Amino acid sequence: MRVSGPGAGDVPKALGARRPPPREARLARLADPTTGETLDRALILWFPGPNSATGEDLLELHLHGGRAVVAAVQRVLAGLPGLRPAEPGEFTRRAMLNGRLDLAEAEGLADLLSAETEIQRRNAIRVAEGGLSRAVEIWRRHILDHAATIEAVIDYGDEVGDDIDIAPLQARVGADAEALRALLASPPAERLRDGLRVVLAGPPNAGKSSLMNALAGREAAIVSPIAGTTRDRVEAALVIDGFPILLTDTAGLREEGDDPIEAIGIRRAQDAMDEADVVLWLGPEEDAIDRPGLIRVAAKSDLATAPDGRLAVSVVSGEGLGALRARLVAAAQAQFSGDLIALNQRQRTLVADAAESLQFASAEPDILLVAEHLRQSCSALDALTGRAGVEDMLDSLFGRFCLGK
Ligand SMILES: Nc1nc2c(c(=O)[nH]1)N(C=O)[C@@H](CNc1ccc(C(=O)N[C@@H](CCC(=O)O)C(=O)O)cc1)CN2
Ligand SMILES: Nc1nc2c(ncn2[C@@H]2O[C@H](COP(=O)(O)OP(=O)(O)OP(=O)(O)O)[C@@H](O)[C@H]2O)c(=O)[nH]1
Ligand SMILES: [Mg+2]
Repeated sequence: MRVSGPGAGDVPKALGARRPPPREARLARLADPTTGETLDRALILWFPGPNSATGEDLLELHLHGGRAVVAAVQRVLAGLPGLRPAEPGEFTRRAMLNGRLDLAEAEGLADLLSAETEIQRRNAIRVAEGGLSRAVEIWRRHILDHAATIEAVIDYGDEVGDDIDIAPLQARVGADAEALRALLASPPAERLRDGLRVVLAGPPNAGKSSLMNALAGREAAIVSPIAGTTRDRVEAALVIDGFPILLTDTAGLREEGDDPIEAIGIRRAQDAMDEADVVLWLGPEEDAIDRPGLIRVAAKSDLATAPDGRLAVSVVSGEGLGALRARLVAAAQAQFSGDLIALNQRQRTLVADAAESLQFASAEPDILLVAEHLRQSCSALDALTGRAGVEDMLDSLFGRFCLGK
């Protein structure tokens, strides 16, 4: 249990225990103040402010985790003047209000708390440690520089009553708009949970579901010699070499007959391909669509020799399965392991807004409007780190944290 705020230091005494020296764990008997009954033997930690996680006086009781133990201690604490249960995420919120971290870092922390994959964890800790905030701060400085130059031109222009050529400045602003957009090149943070989206596609009976099952290591999809066995999308999540991969098997593509359900399945297959990072194409060469991330697979290689340029795979002999896994890992690596920081939807929108305002500023003939666009660009970045205008999103962010965090 964590207690934060001015009353935190008095908590040990109320439980009949001594407050340990700062930042040193001590074992103590915790007693009910009214009955003297032992509630628990626990470790106590004391972090006097401002050098604590919240920036306030902070006390930790490391209890035995039983529900009744926690409830009993909580009951005693609730009876102390000035103490109340914390809201979800309140500790982090207070840390933010006390300037210990900014909004982007708090979002990183929220992501860290819910990280399920190695890729999510890596990105979240990077953001929580200020990786995104530092990048944003550099852009903010750039924009403020441009804005200062423009303001000077506006003032000076008034004095001399002349038009000053701002084209060189606008060229720099335009270049910055482009460069800022590069922040959006990374996959969205929401995508890090699913990992690489791999879709199996091709005509009926090509061996898609068999390959899906072989990669997933289980009978995820029905396999049969009847063409048109798979009619809907079937998903299987797997991890290869630490990379999360979401495999989607699809209905075989063929000229639509009169089966309306099959037609829906085929449309879903096409949607899945549109959203995919990698398409494993098991169809004929002439029908292969030209797109990035297409891997041409010659399935059932135990039955016929694979044509050149295709990855020969057989679920019967096992040929090519290792090579295919390696190709998928390489694709996942290319997508997720760079230095790029994955932004969440809120952050992406603000970066896009900031870049758009810069773009406007670079093309605007009216110098006063150039200054206004630069201001708007800057305030989009301020909203990203929580410098400005974010009250409304704090509740939703901290509501995602669990109690006591
Ligand atoms: N027991 C315990 N474990 C925990 C936390 C905690 O609050 N308590 N954390 C909670 O999220 C995380 C660690 N986060 C922390 C962040 C800052 C400080 C802190 O006291 N900072 C001081 C001193 C820094 C130092 O000694 O280097 C400071 O920044 O001034 C402590 C924990 C994960 N594990
Ligand atoms: N010999 C051999 N047979 C295979 C191989 N892969 C699949 N098959 C067989 O080919 C038939 C069709 O396999 P499926 O995996 O159901 O094919 P599909 O592409 O999912 O077919 P639809 O769902 O109808 O689109 C089944 O009888 C499989 O046993 C392979 O590598 N070697
Ligand atoms: Mg199938």
